[in-house]
Amino acid sequence: MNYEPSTMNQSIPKIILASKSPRRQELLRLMDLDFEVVLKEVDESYPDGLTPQEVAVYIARKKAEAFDQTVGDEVVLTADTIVCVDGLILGKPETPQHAIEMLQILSGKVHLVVTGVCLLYKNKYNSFFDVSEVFFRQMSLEEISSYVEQYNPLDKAGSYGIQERIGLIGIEKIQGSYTNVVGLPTEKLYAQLINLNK
Ligand SMILES: Cc1cn([C@H]2C[C@H](O)[C@@H](COP(=O)(O)OP(=O)(O)OP(=O)(O)O)O2)c(=O)[nH]c1=O
Repeated sequence: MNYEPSTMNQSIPKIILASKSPRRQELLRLMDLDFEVVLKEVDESYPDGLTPQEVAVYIARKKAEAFDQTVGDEVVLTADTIVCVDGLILGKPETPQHAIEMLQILSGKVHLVVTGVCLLYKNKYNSFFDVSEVFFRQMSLEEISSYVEQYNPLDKAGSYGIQERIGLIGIEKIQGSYTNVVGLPTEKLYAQLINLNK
């Protein structure tokens, strides 16, 4: 897949997006960036004792390290999104039942969504992250289970998509970047991309 860049983004190198997430692909498209998707298999485990921010950055960097080196003037972009509530890190649920349990934990609480990003450019790694706070109202078991049944959110950290029904009906407010919750902090990313050659 190849997308044409807008003239405004001409100083930004072509991006190799190493992510199967359709949301990340869509966000780059909406930013009018020139990118291509290249996927690599990566083990997403991480050592104990890291903070949520460190976990997201650690996994994003691991995803970038799957590329031994960059090609020419291209920049490899990887990311990892995790949800953290009451000191507990939630990744993707393993089963629909697990998804229901995660959403019950998030119901009526504030949680953090952390996205770690890694850019590999000219054989140098540049990592950063963003944190958003998401406020869920108390949701009924029926609201949660019908969402899980209909949307099967097994590909989403914390078992929900802010862009899907549960986000639209359950989230009172967020503090911080919306796109960070979807999977890529676009404003911070743009600031890094325009500075790559400086
Ligand atoms: C919290 C939240 C997460 N998500 C998504 C973003 C990520 O795609 C996913 C978290 O899993 P990630 O491991 O960050 O990403 P991924 O497995 O989808 O893609 P890849 O590893 O190839 O880059 O959850 C939403 O779409 N909406 C949300 O509200």
